[in-house]
Amino acid sequence: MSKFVIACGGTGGHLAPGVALAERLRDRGHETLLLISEKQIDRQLTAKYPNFRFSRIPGAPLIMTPTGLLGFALHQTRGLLFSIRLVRHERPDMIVGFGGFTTAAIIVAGWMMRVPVALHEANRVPGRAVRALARFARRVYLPREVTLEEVNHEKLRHAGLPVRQEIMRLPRPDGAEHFGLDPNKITVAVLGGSQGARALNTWAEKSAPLLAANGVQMLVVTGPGKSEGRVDAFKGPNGETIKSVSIPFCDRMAELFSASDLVVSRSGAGTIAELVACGVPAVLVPYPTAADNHQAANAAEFAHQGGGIMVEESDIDQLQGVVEQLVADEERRSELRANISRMNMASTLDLMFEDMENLASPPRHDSSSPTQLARS
Ligand SMILES: CC(=O)N[C@H]1[C@@H](OP(=O)(O)OP(=O)(O)OC[C@H]2O[C@@H](n3ccc(=O)[nH]c3=O)[C@H](O)[C@@H]2O)O[C@H](CO)[C@@H](O)[C@@H]1O
Repeated sequence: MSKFVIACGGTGGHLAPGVALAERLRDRGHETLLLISEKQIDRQLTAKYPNFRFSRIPGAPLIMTPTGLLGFALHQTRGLLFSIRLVRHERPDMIVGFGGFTTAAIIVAGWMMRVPVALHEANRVPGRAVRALARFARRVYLPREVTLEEVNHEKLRHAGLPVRQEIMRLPRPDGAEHFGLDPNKITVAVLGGSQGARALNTWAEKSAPLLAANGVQMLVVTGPGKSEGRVDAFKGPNGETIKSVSIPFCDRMAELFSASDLVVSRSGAGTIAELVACGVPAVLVPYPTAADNHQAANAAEFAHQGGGIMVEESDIDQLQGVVEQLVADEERRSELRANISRMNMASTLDLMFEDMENLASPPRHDSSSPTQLARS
């Protein structure tokens, strides 16, 4: 058994794969400690996992203003002192970082104290944290076909993003009924990543009565603090009532994906991995100011593999037409689902877990083994 520290806080897109990794490592008999941030999203997402150990590491995102830089430097220094104490006390066999601002201090502390360190990047354009920290890592896991100048091929492995065990396709009625929706009606879910997306919320508000007129119901996750949650009722094509349900945060994502015929979403790597795990086609609207436009690269790859369609936020007036076409065309949605089923990266994940185990506790060679004898 090995002990892993997993740095994964700050956004749902970092935290969810951290929890997913902890689940797999626990099933393989290892111990884990997850480092998260003070942010509200971390509190909300971790509430479901009382059986894991979490610790809050000091840290703040990098903001390019004089006070932002000062705050970042102070928090990172506190984070480094915290991390050195933590490594001394916990004595982990390995540290894994998912990027973001909770990763830097613990990765540097691990490197200073000779603990093997690995980084995982989920986006098709690697983030600043992973690029800057790659030199300290023994291993860097990147998405398929993505490379980095800073990572030589010995360090590099390609791997998908681990998805939490609960994220799987459930019977459609279980999903729909959880949200008070009709399982027999076509359902479009709208997601803005872990923080919500105002542009998509505004679109959903305008779109709900129009889709209802086509017999389509909506489920909108607005993002923490962006709404109180409500249920609206609209008239369907035959005068029937069609609901639009909106909630600020969803802690039952498997139910949401299982209830949905189509998802309209930001293109965070976590959401895309979950769409693939549950086999749901999507129209992706990348967050236009994401670092190095990485959400556009994520969405373009998903669309290229045939899982759905990308619509730039600057073309949001075309979104209604794209969604209406897809909800009306079951054959097209079925093609997209078939393409998605070919995207599953589960096998690369098993290799990644094994690789991490070997890094944490390198296999000892029995000196009398045939391999050893052959070399001597
Ligand atoms: C604005 C920004 O830069 N966002 C980044 C952030 O994404 P962000 O945190 O927005 O989102 P992702 O789409 O990657 O993942 C969201 C995660 O939160 C969960 N969830 C979300 C909403 C909710 O109500 N309940 C819930 O549980 C989802 O199931 C998923 O596991 O990290 C991702 C992974 O590095 C990046 O690809 C994104 O570009």
